[in-house]
Amino acid sequence: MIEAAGLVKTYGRGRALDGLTFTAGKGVTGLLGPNGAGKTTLIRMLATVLAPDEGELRLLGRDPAGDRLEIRRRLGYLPQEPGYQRGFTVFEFVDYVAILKEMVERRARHDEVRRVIEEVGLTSVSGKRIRTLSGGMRRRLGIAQTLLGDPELILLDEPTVGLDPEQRLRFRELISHIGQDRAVVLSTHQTEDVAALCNRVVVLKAGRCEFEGTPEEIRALAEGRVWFSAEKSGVLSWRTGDGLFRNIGPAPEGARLAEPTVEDGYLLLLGGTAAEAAA
Ligand SMILES: Nc1ncnc2c1ncn2[C@@H]1O[C@H](COP(=O)(O)OP(=O)(O)OP(=O)(O)O)[C@@H](O)[C@H]1O
Repeated sequence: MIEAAGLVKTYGRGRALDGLTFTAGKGVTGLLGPNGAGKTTLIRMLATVLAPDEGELRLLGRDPAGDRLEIRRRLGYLPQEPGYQRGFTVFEFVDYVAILKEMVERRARHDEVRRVIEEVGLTSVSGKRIRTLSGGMRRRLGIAQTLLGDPELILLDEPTVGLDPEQRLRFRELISHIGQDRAVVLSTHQTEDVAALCNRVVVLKAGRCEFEGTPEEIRALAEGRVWFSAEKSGVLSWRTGDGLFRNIGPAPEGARLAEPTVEDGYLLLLGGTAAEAAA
């Protein structure tokens, strides 16, 4: 569904994307990376909002330079700042997006609007104004509009920011459901979301692909490299609630091996070399 090779995007003197190569297919692909790594730039490029300065990009088997409209018809996009019209009701907002998506026939459009509202579980608040919704409901509304027209590719830019644990759980259910027969790409800072949801993960660092694989593969990078000890060791180390230090890197004296997480593997990828050198 997505084939990217050597993507470059330059803003002024800085390179937001610096030769990024990766692929993504059906299922849920998580884009992880520190602030400024290029996640939003990449998602906007996949949404055909931005064009690459260099590199090859194919979306849904097509070239976005020539087939932008056709690709747009087949994708759903939730930007980082969706810019809701807060005075609109849930129905009005989704209907408005449906009109922008060229759904001209009113009755069929309204059926489709009701369908996507139902799919994200917002039917009971369909007539409520957006300003009265909780943050979690607003996120689901954001997802609803991406589902209009049953697209094959769905792009979500940091969809889980600011959700409480219960909302996050419901959100995971929803995204894993919509990822069953489509390609979903979501950017996030939450390694727990990646571990719980994604069948693939792409780690961006300074505009390049640092890692591409499964969450299990990223977790396995930290196998045998996470330790509990009485003393702090290295940079990737913190004191846990029970007073022991949890260290990522080489074993400190008298240390006990700990079970690694996706986050440990991710931290090693991003800062492991520097941390180990300092340890
Ligand atoms: N419109 C712009 N003009 C100038 N620089 C930009 C623009 N958009 C992004 N950048 C720069 O490009 C780099 C990548 O930004 P981008 O927003 O893609 O990163 P990100 O991984 O999404 O970050 P975050 O996690 O903070 O959202 C950053 O250095 C950013 O400052």
